[in-house]
Amino acid sequence: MSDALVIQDVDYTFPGWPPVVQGANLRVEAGQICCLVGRSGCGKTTLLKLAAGLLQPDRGHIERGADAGFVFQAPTLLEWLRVVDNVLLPVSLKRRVTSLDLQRAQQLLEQLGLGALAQRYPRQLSGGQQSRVSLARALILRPALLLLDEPFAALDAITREELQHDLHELCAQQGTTVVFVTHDIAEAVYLGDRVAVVDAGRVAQEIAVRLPRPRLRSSLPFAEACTQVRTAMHLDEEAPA
Ligand SMILES: Nc1ncnc2c1ncn2[C@@H]1O[C@H](COP(=O)(O)OP(=O)(O)OP(=O)(O)O)[C@@H](O)[C@H]1O
Repeated sequence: MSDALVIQDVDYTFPGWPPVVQGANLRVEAGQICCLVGRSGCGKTTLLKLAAGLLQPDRGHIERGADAGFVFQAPTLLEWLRVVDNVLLPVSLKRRVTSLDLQRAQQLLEQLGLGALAQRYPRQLSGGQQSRVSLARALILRPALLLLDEPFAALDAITREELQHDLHELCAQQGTTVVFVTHDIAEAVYLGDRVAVVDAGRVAQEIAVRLPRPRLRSSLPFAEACTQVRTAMHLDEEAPA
């Protein structure tokens, strides 16, 4: 398998501040889902921005294909565009929208359970529906690599689980490689082929999740995989006396 993303010996410092990313290494195979977990402030978002090319490393190098899609925590839809036109925005920024593009947008919306809402405006949608539109927009150009920064963090637990399922289905269908930043260990274990634990600006440990799909959150192997990640994050260690 070839790698869709390679981060090699990367350092990054925001000018005037202590280093944020130090000696980071990560390889993500094409078609795999890699989840980044770690304590608040450990550098997950900065690593994702480096992977996206939104920040340039001070040292080391990053390889990825030209076509990456992004989904950030807030859905960032344009209020004055209908749902379908929000989905088509990445296309219309590049070229004239064709009837094939329209068909594809409608198909993505249907796969995400929003087929009937294509003509609504973002303010007429729930938070979960807005997140789905945001996901459809990120996938409309069929990017080889999708980078997501806690895209479901603001959603209730049930909607979040539904979206995790939908994201996996869509990406598996298209063979999309995914890097997904989350605070939620169960989300990382549900989605990830691998979970990378980030600590002090580098990938401290990588855990392969070899559970069959669809994954059962209530199963013992699922709980064991979560425990493995918690242990790698040193979450269950006793506080010093
Ligand atoms: N623009 C900036 N200028 C200076 N320091 C920054 C800037 N952005 C982030 N940092 C610092 O870099 C460190 C890593 O931030 P980052 O957002 O990558 O962490 P994170 O792991 O994604 O955190 P969280 O889980 O809380 O979102 C933090 O200490 C943060 O204060």
